[in-house]
This record gives sequence, structure tokens and C-alpha cells, in this order.
Amino acid sequence: MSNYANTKDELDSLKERLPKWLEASKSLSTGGKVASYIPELSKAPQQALGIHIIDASGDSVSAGDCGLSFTMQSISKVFTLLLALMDNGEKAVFDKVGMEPTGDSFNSMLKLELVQPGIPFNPLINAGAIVISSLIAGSGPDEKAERTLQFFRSLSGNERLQFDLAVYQSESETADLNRSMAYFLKDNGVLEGNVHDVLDVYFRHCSVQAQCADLARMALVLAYDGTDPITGVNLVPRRYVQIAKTFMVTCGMYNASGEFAIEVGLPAKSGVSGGILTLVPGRYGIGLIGPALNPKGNSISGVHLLETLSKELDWSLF
Ligand SMILES: NC(=O)CC[C@H](N)C(=O)O
Repeated sequence: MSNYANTKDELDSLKERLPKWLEASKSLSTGGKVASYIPELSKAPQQALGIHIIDASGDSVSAGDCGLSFTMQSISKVFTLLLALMDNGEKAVFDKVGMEPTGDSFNSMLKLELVQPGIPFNPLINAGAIVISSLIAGSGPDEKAERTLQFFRSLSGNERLQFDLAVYQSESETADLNRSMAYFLKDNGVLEGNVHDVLDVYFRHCSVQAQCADLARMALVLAYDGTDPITGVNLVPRRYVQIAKTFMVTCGMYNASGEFAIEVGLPAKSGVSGGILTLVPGRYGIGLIGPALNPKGNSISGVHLLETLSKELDWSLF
């Protein structure tokens, strides 16, 4: 699982090779589309592509537009799942969300009515992530959102992480599909609590603003089974990280997860802002941004760059 015995040599060689791989992938962004169903997201630069790769000693290599800030969107779902597991335990969480990929798009509610019991298929589709938001502990939406932000800060080692209020507001004003899903889940007895409050927590965690280096550091914690190898602090029980990484392999790239597993072979999670968080277990955390999306909603240039990296360096787990 890598052509190099140690990450230091590999990172050294990447310093030379990564920029040209990035340029080749970047040219694909003209063939993609920046998400616009959340109007504020449409302001992102279509051509941008940036990547940051960090190892356990804190050595890193980055290339491209790493200074770009973007919202985590669906990438946040991996970490709200972890928080909900830590707050409630496995049984309570999986009474309300399933463990299977859907093969449908991330915002589909088709199977909620078709398949009984009507619980969302998994925690990484919108329906599942909204139920997960309802399970985060806290006295109200403010406390739940604040606890989530604090958790993201501790994982990223970045106390300055914040909500992007413009994106939050833009999503909250236009989220009729997510809203209808949440009411449907409430009527089915799957979602408990006030629908407005639950969605408020969901929109807020999707709007956490980050850069590639933040995603890379969060991914590094997953790559080291829940312990930040840089500080030595255990942040998440190993079992929950194992669950999250498995979902990333089976559902993390929406209904392109099978193809991604074949072409890249790493646990990953994408978001509609064009971010991708991925990791090489025991080696690296990786954060990437490329706002132009392919038809399945994943960064078109980002997926290409990860395919190149995985193939050139033999990173696939399989
Ligand atoms: N795929 C995504 O990144 C979707 C997240 C977005 N906040 C939504 O609910 O539509």
C-alpha cells in the first residue's frame, strides 16, 4: 500500500511531482459545473484546484489553490456521525439510520417510502444526515451546533473554524427538498424534535468553513483510528472511526462510490462545494478542493487527481 517505505521519502518525491499532476487534473474543471442550488455556492471559482497532504509527524505537501476557503457541506456528515455515535452509542444511532448504500443521488427520498422500515439507508445521504443532526446532544439548536463546531475544531487543530453565515442562510432559504424530507421523517416517527431546529443544526454544520489543510488534519485523525498522531490525543473511539471509514468507502462519494473504490480505493467523502476529504490509513490525511462538479456531484478535477495519486503511488487498499 504505497511504493515508498516511509512517508517522508514519499512526500519529498510528491513535492516535485504533485504540481504537474495537479495542472493536468485542473484542465478538466471546464467540463464540470459549480453547484448553484444553494445560490451562495455558485460564487466559487470554477477553475480552482488545491490539495494538502499531511503525515503523522506534521510534514505536509500542498499544491494549487490551497488558500481557498469553502464550506464542508456533506463532508461534515462523517464527523456529525462520529459525534452522534459518541453521544448515543451504536444501537441508538442504527435504530434510526441504516448501513447500506442507496445507489441514488444524495438528496433522493425515493427509498424512504419504497423500503420498510422507512429509515434512511445510511448517515451520509441527506435524509440520514438530518436524522443524525437530531441525535447530537445539546439543549437546543445553538448548543448542538456549537458542540459540533467545537468537535470539528478539535479534530482539525484549528480553533478558528467558523460557520459561513452567508452559505448557511442561502441554504436555509432554499432547502425545500431537505425540509420536505425532514417532515416526512418526522411523520414516520424516525426524526424526533422540532423539524426547524433539527434542520438549523444540519445547515450550520454543512456551512462550516475550512481550507484543504483543515480537512487533511481531520482526515489524519481518521487515518490513525481516532488519535491525532501530532498531539497524541485520542479524540474518537477506534470502533466509531472504523464505522465512519466503512461508510466512506461504501457511500462517501454518493452513487459513484463503487467507481471511486475501484479507481482510487481509499475511504473518502465529498461535498457539493467541491471539497473531498480522504486518507491513506496509517500514512496520510488529505484535503482537496475543486468546485467544478461532475454529474454525480463530485469534484471533477479532484477525483481525477486522486486517481492519479492512487495509481502512481499504489495507494489503493484493495
Ligand atoms: N452533497 C452535499 O454536499 C449536500 C449538502 C448540502 N448542505 C445539502 O443538504 O444539500
